[in-house]
Amino acid sequence: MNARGTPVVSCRGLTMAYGEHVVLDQVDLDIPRGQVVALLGPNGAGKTTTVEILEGFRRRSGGTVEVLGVDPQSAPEDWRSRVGVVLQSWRDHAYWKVRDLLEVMGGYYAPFSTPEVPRPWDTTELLERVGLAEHAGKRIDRLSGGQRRRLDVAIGLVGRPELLFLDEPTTGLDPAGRRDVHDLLADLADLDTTILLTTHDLAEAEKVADRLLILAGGSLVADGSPDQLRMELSRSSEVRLRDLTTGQVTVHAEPDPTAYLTDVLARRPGEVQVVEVRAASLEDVYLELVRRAESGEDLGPLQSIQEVAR
Ligand SMILES: Nc1ncnc2c1ncn2[C@@H]1O[C@H](COP(=O)(O)OP(=O)(O)OP(=O)(O)O)[C@@H](O)[C@H]1O
Repeated sequence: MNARGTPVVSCRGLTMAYGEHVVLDQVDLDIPRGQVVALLGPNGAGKTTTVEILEGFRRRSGGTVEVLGVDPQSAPEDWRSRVGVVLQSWRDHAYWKVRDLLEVMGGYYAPFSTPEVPRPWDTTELLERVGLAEHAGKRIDRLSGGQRRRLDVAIGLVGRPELLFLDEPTTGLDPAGRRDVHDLLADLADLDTTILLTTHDLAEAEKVADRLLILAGGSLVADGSPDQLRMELSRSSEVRLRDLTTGQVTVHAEPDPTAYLTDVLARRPGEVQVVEVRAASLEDVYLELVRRAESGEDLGPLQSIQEVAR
């Protein structure tokens, strides 16, 4: 068992190359116990690769990795019982009933039960916990998208893992289903289970995670709470101006919007209208970081002036 304070995940110089293609380049990462971490990044950034290495499903090219104090590449069987993985929906089991599937899956964990961590989770209790008690007798193919995703999470939790990997938990769900899953993740906050989720959805990451990691160009280009990222990385405000002659709106990222507007309005009196001035959003920060990482630019503070015609 990991002592409190010891990282649940620890990577040093984690490197992964597929042939000549370096996907992860010397990544260092520590995740403490109990944290909910969202791993973000554009398509092909290496999120799945990272998670599969941590899960022990993929061999890395270099660096050291410890998950729950063990190298996942050579982890013993009982280590696997301490790690939960939520992949795609259990569509293959469409005709199974919810409770039956959880009981069968839970059975695999029984040999790894300890006095401190009784395994598996009692099915009735787990159904309550994930909000599926009313649907225990339903066939899986009769569940809504959100309920099905709740079941996926229940399957990931049935062995009472210390660390849970969640792969794109809300992909394909409608807004109600997404809210359902977000509520479930918030409800699980007191479990002391460390969660690493991958997502493409920044708003989702912001809502459910304590910490965001942005992977781009082989490196972690940002790491912090949503508020920290907004404050530390985005020292600029977004200024929208309309050209009164052409009607075109331009967007400018400005470290000092007051000075910028004073200057523009003095230089172009009566020619431009200020449409909006606002703090750059997390999405602006994310897009700018990814753009810079992918074009090999310096990843200093986001203070550059960017003009985007709209
Ligand atoms: N088995 C493999 N052999 C060769 N290249 C691979 C293999 N698996 C992944 N890649 C490549 O490694 C890069 C990272 O892929 P990965 O699936 O980890 O990215 P991702 O961030 O999860 O992407 P997405 O958001 O699209 O799911 C991609 O360029 C992908 O084509």
